Amino acid sequence: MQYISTRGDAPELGFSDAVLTGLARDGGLYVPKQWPQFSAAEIRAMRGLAYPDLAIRVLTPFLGGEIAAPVFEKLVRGAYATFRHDAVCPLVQSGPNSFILELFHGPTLAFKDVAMQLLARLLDHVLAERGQHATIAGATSGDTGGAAIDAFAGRDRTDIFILFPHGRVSPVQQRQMTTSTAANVHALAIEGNFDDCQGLLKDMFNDHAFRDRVALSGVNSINWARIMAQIVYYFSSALTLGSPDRPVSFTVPTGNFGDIFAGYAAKRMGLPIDRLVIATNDNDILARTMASGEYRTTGVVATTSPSMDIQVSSNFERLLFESGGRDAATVRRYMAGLKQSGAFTIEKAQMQNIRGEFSAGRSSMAETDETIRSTLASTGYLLDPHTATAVHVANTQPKSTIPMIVLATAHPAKFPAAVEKASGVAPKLPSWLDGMMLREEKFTVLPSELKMVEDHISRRARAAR
Ligand SMILES: Cc1ncc(COP(=O)(O)O)c(C=O)c1O
Ligand SMILES: N[C@@H](CCOP(=O)(O)O)C(=O)O
Repeated sequence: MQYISTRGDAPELGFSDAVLTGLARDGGLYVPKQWPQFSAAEIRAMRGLAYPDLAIRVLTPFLGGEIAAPVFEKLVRGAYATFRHDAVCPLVQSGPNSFILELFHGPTLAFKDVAMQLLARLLDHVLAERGQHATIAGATSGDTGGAAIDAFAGRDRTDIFILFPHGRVSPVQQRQMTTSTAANVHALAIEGNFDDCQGLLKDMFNDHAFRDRVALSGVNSINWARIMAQIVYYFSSALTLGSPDRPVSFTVPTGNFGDIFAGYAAKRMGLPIDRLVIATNDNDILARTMASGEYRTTGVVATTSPSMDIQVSSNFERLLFESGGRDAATVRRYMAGLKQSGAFTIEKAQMQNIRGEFSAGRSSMAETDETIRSTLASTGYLLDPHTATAVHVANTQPKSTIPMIVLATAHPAKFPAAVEKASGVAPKLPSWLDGMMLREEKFTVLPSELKMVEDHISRRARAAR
């Protein structure tokens, strides 16, 4: 299995190099050269597998034989042993034909743990085999940072630098990033919003001298392994509901488009998925794009679902590549438009392809609050604000006999103030996180300036030459 860039101008890479590289050197994102295929019979044979066994079955074709089967098995089992639920990602029925896929039973209570726990082990393995060290950089609107720090803390082949928007993450999210005592962890509070952090990250990758000097690697969903690991729970939940003999639909709270792109990948691999519904908060660029065909950035507004406060949705590029017949020149044209004027218009036929698979909807903060309140009142289930945006959007989709699975991407206790305001109930952190809110914080505040951030990293990264 080889990996190619969405911009068509970077070397094709094998699995290990694609994982180490993160962003392609032409600024594009890596995707598999072909989508692995599972027949209906092969999918049927996956029924009843425990989550780690399913992960091994679904993910092995992506490795291209580069990681020996017993090694990969050990990495996968280690990753999912960190989860506090036997099913890893349990499916809960929430209505006659609706379900909630709980993705928050990992160490930091967010869906990011599902991929990050595996990615950290994969990177460690590849670096150890090569006798190399790497500098990991990541941008976060709140959850990726904590999950990455948990997964990489104390690993001696990597230093990790996480850029988060100063003052714009929840207090729990912030503590998950700033209270690590591991010497290889560096939390950087950037004076800006998430798009500024992600912009800095992409600029660091596009500064080839810096990138090579510090052996830069990325753990955001620009890294193919992040998307890859997330494909598994689309399979696990669909299998529980009778796949491949019954199609299912998914509604996904969306920001950077990584999670829902994993659903699209599952569909390309043969999983019968009917609709993939994009749920946005007030930062509704994707819902507007679906309606108008024009991708136009506006300012980011702060909401009660801060992890989705994103305007430049980086994995949308992967969908543009796929839905346009893998035409890298068109992707390059769109991305140039985005850089120059903050906007581009998607070709009509391509937009039709996208609308053939995806729907979209938006949930305002008031609608999200009301969904948290009414869901608690009617079912006793407490939603986090991100999941609530998706429940609201799922409820506004046309009625269908096809089961709808909503992805629950975070535990409500990560956002206690917003949840209490909406529902009157203050969710408690699980006992293993007791004390975190009282621990001393360690972070550095930096302006949103590339040179200052690069200098800061260069001085501290052990891989710097
Ligand atoms: C809790 C939560 N929900 C939803 C999202 C959006 O996911 P994605 O960026 O993969 O679209 C994020 C951040 O990524 C998140 O942290
Ligand atoms: N919502 C994310 C933003 C970064 O997304 P990623 O999936 O590309 O890492 C976050 O919580 O940080």
